[in-house]
Amino acid sequence: MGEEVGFLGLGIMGKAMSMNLIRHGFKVTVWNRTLSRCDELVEHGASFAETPAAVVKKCKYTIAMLSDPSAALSVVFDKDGVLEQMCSGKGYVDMSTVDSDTSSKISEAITSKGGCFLEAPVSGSKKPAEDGQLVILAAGEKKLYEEALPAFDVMGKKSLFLGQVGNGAKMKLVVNMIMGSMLNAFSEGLILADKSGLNTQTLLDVLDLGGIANPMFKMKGPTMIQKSYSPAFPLKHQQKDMRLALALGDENAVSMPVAAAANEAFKKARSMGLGDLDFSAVYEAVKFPENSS
Ligand SMILES: NC(=O)C1=CN([C@@H]2O[C@H](COP(=O)(O)OP(=O)(O)OC[C@H]3O[C@@H](n4cnc5c(N)ncnc54)[C@H](OP(=O)(O)O)[C@@H]3O)[C@@H](O)[C@H]2O)C=CC1
Ligand SMILES: O=CCCC(=O)O
Repeated sequence: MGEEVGFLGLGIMGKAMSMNLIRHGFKVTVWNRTLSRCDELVEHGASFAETPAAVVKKCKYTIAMLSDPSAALSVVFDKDGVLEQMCSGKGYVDMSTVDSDTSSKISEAITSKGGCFLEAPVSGSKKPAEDGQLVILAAGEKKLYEEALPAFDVMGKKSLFLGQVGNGAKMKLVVNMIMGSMLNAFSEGLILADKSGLNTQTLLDVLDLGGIANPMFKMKGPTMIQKSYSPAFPLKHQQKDMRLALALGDENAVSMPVAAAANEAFKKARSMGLGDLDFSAVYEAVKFPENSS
């Protein structure tokens, strides 16, 4: 635990994950595009660096948790980016949810400089990130996986090593494709119950007693009924994941009409200005589809 760990990206997830590392005694150096977001972490004991390159220079390995493929690429390839200081003996662990092509591009660039690369997207949202209860879907350099395991053990309840680069990204997209489709079916069910004169809270109780009970319905149901969408998982990111999962379906000639319909609802929600709210706000797009532009 003596080595310095770098952390790039202090959004909803990155902040909670890096805070956990600090709490468990890791020495952490942070960077975020909007630099002021580093302040709270520094107050809790993190060091601060001005650029991704400066973080990598200081740290044995650096973790990133960024919004999407373009952010993940920019932090690595742009001026003052990760690549400028990557060299033999250093590692880069990208925990962002991206597609396997993006991950492979980053992997090739890191390894061409002599560094080690691991993708490690996560299942679990804001609360599991705060509680160190994420599920980590790692793939890439096994040696770096083993080196990062003490950090994964702090951030997550379970880490899986899935083999070659791309497998973690694909697994994450399949999981989120299923989750997005489920949330749409759940939204339709809530609306159908309400419009047909049933009590929606009673529907939640019935669902929770049966074979399709799950933590997502249990957690999101009550807040959806209250139209409360404080973001744990921003809707724009869920739509990004549906889009990337559908592209994976295209590549593999897998027909996914349910996921495609769910993606349309998330797109509609974005066009209604709901992208920064929690992904459960898709309920509003399912309820009022005519409100889209
Ligand atoms: N929230 C969740 O429940 C979960 C999210 N994920 C995935 O984790 C990743 C992060 O999610 P989350 O923390 O919720 O997202 P947020 O939107 O809260 O944070 C996004 C982070 O990416 C940074 N960023 C965005 N664009 C750029 C850019 N061009 N260059 C540099 N930095 C950039 C932001 O910096 P800035 O502060 O400057 O905007 C911020 O640090 C996403 O890939 C998401 O899909 C995975 C599991 C759960
Ligand atoms: O990518 C976000 C996943 C959210 C969750 O697993 O609850």
